[in-house]
Amino acid sequence: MSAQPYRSVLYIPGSKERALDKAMGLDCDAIIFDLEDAVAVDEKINARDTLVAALKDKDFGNRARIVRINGLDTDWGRKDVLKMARALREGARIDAILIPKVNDPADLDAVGDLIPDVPLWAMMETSLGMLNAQAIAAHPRLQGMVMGTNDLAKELGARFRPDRLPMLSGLGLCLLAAKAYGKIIVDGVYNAFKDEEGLAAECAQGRDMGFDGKTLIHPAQLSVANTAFAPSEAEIDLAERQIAAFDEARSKGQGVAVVDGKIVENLHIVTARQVLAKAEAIAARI
Ligand SMILES: CC(C)(COP(=O)(O)OP(=O)(O)OC[C@H]1O[C@@H](n2cnc3c(N)ncnc32)[C@H](O)[C@@H]1OP(=O)(O)O)[C@@H](O)C(=O)NCCC(=O)NCCSC(=O)C[C@H](O)C(=O)O
Ligand SMILES: [Mg+2]
Repeated sequence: MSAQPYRSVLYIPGSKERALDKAMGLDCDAIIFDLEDAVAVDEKINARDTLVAALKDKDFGNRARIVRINGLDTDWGRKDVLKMARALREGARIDAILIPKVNDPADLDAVGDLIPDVPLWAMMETSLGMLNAQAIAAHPRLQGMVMGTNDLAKELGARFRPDRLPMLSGLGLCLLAAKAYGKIIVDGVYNAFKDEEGLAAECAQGRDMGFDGKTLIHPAQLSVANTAFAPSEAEIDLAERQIAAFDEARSKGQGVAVVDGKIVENLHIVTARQVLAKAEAIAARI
């Protein structure tokens, strides 16, 4: 579990000056500055310049700054990476490069060779990527995974359902891989950005599954995700009581405590401490 919060990860088209301005005041944990699907073909080249100027000149505070490039198999991908590498050398802050449609670790190597040092994130959105999730998660440069549920649905020929049944095997494979290697993993977008109830249900499902947060496409979605992926007051209270009860049990030479009629063992204390660390990290962000 990452202590640094990634509850709300907002896509912003790199071409949209107004949205880039607006982002400076939005309550999101991370921003994906997009050069890929949110940018029209005839805006691709200008978007790079607009984005680099924004990354150099605008104050995005402590929000994580992730740049999604076009794939290296497109006309723009290689120049996107080289432009970001140059921006970094010139002092722009870029926290990670997000690579679309990662199929295997070689896709990470190809980008990593062009831009040293900066962490890489992978869009998990192809069936081959799902099948290679373990090898992708194990890559030493990989810091995080982002589910691309639109592309995955397209490739599977799946229908969008409220329970996301057609997605669950892919989501689960990536979750297992990310957790096995201690990487951040963020759920896919909810397209109906005016449907708060539907978004809340999908966030609750993602949180229950173990995702660190949700990718979002519109500012109206931020508060739902921030609430869903933060520890609730009840979870914080329970974590504090579990730690206190376990400490007391240990002082009496016992290895197990009981809180609210349920056993508390060392492994529950690990989770309790993670809950408190996340709550503290969120409080420190504000
Ligand atoms: C979906 C949108 C096109 C809607 O835009 P718009 O019609 O402008 O919405 P509003 O008028 O309601 O906007 C109100 C104000 O909020 C600003 N705004 C809107 N969206 C964003 C944003 N994402 N970040 C920052 N600010 C935003 C507007 O500028 C308005 O500001 P103001 O005028 O000052 O009041 C639009 O929301 C949008 O373009 N969203 C992003 C779409 C996107 O990024 N798509 C690609 C990512 S999804 C994906 O590819 C996932 C994955 O790959 C997969 O396969 O699943
Ligand atoms: Mg996609």
